[in-house]
Amino acid sequence: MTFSRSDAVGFVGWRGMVGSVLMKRLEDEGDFSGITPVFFSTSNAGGEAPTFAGVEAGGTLKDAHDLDALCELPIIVTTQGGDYTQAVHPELRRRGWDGLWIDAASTLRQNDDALIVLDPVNRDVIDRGLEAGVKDFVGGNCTVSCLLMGLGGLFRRGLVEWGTAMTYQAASGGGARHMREVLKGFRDISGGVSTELQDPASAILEIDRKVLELQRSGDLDTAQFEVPLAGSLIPWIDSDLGNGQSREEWKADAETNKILGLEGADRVIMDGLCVRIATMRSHAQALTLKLTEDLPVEEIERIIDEDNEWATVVPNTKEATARGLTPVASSGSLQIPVGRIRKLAMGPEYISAFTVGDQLLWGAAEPVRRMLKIATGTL
Ligand SMILES: NC(=O)C1=CN([C@@H]2O[C@H](COP(=O)(O)OP(=O)(O)OC[C@H]3O[C@@H](n4cnc5c(N)ncnc54)[C@H](OP(=O)(O)O)[C@@H]3O)[C@@H](O)[C@H]2O)C=CC1
Ligand SMILES: N[C@@H](CC(=O)OP(=O)(O)O)C(=O)O
Repeated sequence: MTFSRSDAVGFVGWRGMVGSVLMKRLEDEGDFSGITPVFFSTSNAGGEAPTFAGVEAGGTLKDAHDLDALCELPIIVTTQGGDYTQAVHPELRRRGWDGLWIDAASTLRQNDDALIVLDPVNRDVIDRGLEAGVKDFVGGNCTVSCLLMGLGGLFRRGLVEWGTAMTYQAASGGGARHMREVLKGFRDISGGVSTELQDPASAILEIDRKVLELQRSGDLDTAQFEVPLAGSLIPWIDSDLGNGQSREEWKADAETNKILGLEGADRVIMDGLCVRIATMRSHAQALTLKLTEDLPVEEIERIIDEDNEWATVVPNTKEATARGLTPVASSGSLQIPVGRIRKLAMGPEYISAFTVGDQLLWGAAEPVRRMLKIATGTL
């Protein structure tokens, strides 16, 4: 099956968080022009289809579980989530559907016949896959994709022997309701000490005691995160693999190597700890890398900066770091700042780095958007 710009493209999950960011990017880049979008819903089939700039689709939403309707499409783009992929994708393939499935969920990532897409880093792997008839293309884990967009130059040149990624992941990584819960938590906490806050002379330890009491009281809404995240953190993301590692931590090694197409002795060893923090958007990570060579810091910075148009080196100074290397600086931007690059005391091959990127853009929507363009021959 070959694909063209005029093909009908089914969109599932377009109103979710990743889906909304994807729709905005498609609008901003004029990507709706030339394709025929067909919008699906798991909750509102028959409802009015959305209108985006450049979309002429109109009509009504189709049922996202209607296999007959899905089978008619040459390309399906889904940002609906893993449960949906698990339920629908195998059924479509069982029916012999041989269209392109472009997905943001992790479900299919490690399948032998699926590729993880991050084209500024692995366009060669994607092109070879398309040529070989691969039909399932999946965006990578958000922290892994942001890491490789930032420091891909070092990895692609085989300069990394191993690395640890200690992450600081935003509430939005869990979805829209998680963001709301954190904001409500901050509101309730500050509301509980509003009188004391208005009085600059009030005792700070009394404020601290009251805040902690509320956080431990069970009165804060913790429906999404299970424990209060506002004013705290949770050093565990995704499921428990039973060996002390979280699934989010496992993805660092599994997905980095799959994206880069590294096997056997060529594999880079990656591990770390993944931590949820009470930021709204953008995932950050503190890295320790053991390089295969003792390279000058200036050379390391040059390799990172020149690898792609989005990786940007932030000078390792207090002021530049505080201004340019934060979730506040990176959110809403495709730029991936990389800073705190310096040699560590362990030896000349050991470096630190810190990177932060909008996980809804390069970590989710953007690789999927670009894969659609690659598939339709416009990138
Ligand atoms: N959030 C992130 O940072 C990242 C997410 N991903 C992956 O992307 C997939 C989708 O994640 P995400 O977008 O965060 O999920 P969301 O929960 O935001 O959206 C998923 C679906 O939930 C339904 N939904 C129910 N209530 C609402 C509501 N109030 N507003 C919007 N949608 C609602 C919608 O389906 P319907 O319209 O059919 O009812 C929507 O398509 C997941 O597989 C996730 O793992 C990957 C990388 C990063
Ligand atoms: N697990 C990420 C978001 C995500 O959806 O990742 P993945 O696509 O690998 O399941 C987070 O919570 O921040």
